[in-house]
Amino acid sequence: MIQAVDIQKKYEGFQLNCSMELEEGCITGVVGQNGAGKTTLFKAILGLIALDGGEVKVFGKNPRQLEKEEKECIGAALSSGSFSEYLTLGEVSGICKNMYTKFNENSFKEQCRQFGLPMDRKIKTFSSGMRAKAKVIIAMGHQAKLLILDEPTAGLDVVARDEILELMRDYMEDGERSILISSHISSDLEGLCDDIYMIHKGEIVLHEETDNLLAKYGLIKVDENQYEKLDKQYLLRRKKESFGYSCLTNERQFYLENYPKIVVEKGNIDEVITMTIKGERV
Ligand SMILES: Nc1ncnc2c1ncn2[C@@H]1O[C@H](COP(=O)(O)OP(=O)(O)OP(=O)(O)O)[C@@H](O)[C@H]1O
Repeated sequence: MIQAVDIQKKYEGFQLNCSMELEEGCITGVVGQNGAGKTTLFKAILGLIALDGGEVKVFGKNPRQLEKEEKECIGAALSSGSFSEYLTLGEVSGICKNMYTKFNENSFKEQCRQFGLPMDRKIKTFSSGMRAKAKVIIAMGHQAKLLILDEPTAGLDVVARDEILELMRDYMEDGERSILISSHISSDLEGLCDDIYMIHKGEIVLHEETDNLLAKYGLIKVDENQYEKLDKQYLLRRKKESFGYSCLTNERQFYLENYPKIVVEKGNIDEVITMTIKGERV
């Protein structure tokens, strides 16, 4: 559904330089710190910024050359720029009905009701949680095949985050839709995405299927002597610690079987991110 090959975008003090792919029926997550380049990547995919290099294809075409019907197959919610907050959801619904042939007014109203979003109050009077939910429901309203959501859970409490994640799972039920979602909260992505891209300073530093990440990655903790004797072929990063080294591996089982005396922990995504960003290559 999306192919981005060697795309480049330069701003003062920042350069995006990455490739990614999103397949039909999958939820793909992009995780990265503030300023890592998530929004720039999403804008590039949507054809909202001019690239300095590389190529993006959405549904096999340059996003800037998509026909109106093809554009209707995309639902997007970026961190900035949506409907005016001086509108009510009732008014937004009216606009969407005219804009999109597949906009389903009844299901939009029903979702707003379910999530306690009033149709007749200006969006600017909503709490940040209500606004975030409204943004996602609006993006989903025209039954798009491809949903692109930039940090939809940012700044929300655990309950509101969970509700939004549930909305996305429901959206995927027909099996033909795809979601590209970014977050800096890795646990949100861990429970939702089929695969995860980790972006750091504009570059993809890790891309892995989530199941693989959780099943095969691990953190090894060793003193200096143990480190010297360790087979390093499956070590991705190491970090100096007071006790010796922490090492990131993508073959946890290999070290569990061959080094029964060393500590091999099941790393979560946050630890994998920290090691990938802060650790040195082995
Ligand atoms: N229009 C622009 N002009 C100049 N610099 C920009 C522009 N847009 C983004 N940048 C810079 O590009 C870098 C990446 O920004 P981007 O918004 O893509 O990061 P992000 O990962 O989405 O961050 P956050 O999680 O904080 O939203 C930042 O250093 C930002 O200042």
